[in-house]
Amino acid sequence: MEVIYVNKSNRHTFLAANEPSVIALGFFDGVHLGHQQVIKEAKKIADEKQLQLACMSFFPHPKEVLKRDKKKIQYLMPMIVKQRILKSLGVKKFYIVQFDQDFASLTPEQFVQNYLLDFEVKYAVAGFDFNYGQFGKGNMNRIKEDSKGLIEGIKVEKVEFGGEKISSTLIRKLISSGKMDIVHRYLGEHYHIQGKIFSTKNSVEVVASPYYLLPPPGVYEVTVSKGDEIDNQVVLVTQETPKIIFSAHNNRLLADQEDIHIGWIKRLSPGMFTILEEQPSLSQEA
Ligand SMILES: Cc1cc2nc3c(=O)[nH]c(=O)nc-3n(C[C@H](O)[C@H](O)[C@H](O)COP(=O)(O)O)c2cc1C
Ligand SMILES: Nc1ncnc2c1ncn2[C@@H]1O[C@H](COP(=O)(O)OP(=O)(O)OP(=O)(O)O)[C@@H](O)[C@H]1O
Repeated sequence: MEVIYVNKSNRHTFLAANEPSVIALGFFDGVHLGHQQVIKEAKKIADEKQLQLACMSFFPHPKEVLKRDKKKIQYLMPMIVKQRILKSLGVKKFYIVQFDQDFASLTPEQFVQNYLLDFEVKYAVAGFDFNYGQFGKGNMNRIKEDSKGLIEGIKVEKVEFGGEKISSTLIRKLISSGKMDIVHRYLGEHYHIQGKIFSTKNSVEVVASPYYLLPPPGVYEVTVSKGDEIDNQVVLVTQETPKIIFSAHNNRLLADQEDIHIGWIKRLSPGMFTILEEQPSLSQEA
């Protein structure tokens, strides 16, 4: 998969290399089940029409640029992980467009001309609530008109769970309140983060890669994995930093400086030590 960072100054340099494509549009933080439906639909059309499958996302998140309070979004994953997942879903070209005030001020017609038609897009696929152009005025019902009939817009219906729209915002809220045991119903799998192990004689800690939202302090059941190796563990997330501390030290997956994945299964306790003290592995260490 080719990854292309686009902004208003370099936009023209990519135009000659573009080929007719089907494009999936949106931010796609977490690539949850709603997002996967959008990409699947785009892939189906790309396969049928024998066109390239592309995806266009934006950075930073439009809400970080447009919201008056400019609150930082706590992302569910770094861009590099999003790229890996999109590639696994069959995306061949991934455009990441710089989202700034100038870009946000493009009219819907300008966005469609400069970023879709000029990029040889033939079919645009997005969810029922995707908006584009100044004030978010453009939507999937008018993309054909905005492209003078040259782009077919495909609107994906709402993917829900329990009567609620699956969204990155909802998943962030679930993680922030420690509801790790239900996140997979929205995400399609348990929430995962990547990090590096820092191991000393007395403690094993993980420092998460930047751009991951971490669950709140408490004790959690997790999986730890590296390549095909996977193990169940109990960790403590502390308030400060926040740090992730393992209860078991004697595991080869937890060797110093190893890069590992943590899958968050369930919060066992919001308290700090109540459950950890009952873990045999920890009492042996003590
Ligand atoms: C060219 C362009 C301009 C936009 N301008 C605005 C805007 O002025 N106001 C707004 O609320 N959203 C604007 N949006 C953001 C969209 O509402 C939406 O948040 C964004 O495209 C990400 O879509 P998603 O959250 O559905 O993935 C704009 C989007 C695009 C592509
Ligand atoms: N539940 C859903 N059902 C169908 N389409 C969806 C769903 N969630 C998102 N989409 C579509 O996926 C693309 C990416 O969406 P976006 O990144 O805005 O997701 P989101 O989960 O709504 O994000 P946020 O909660 O941060 O606003 C857009 O085209 C959007 O319309």
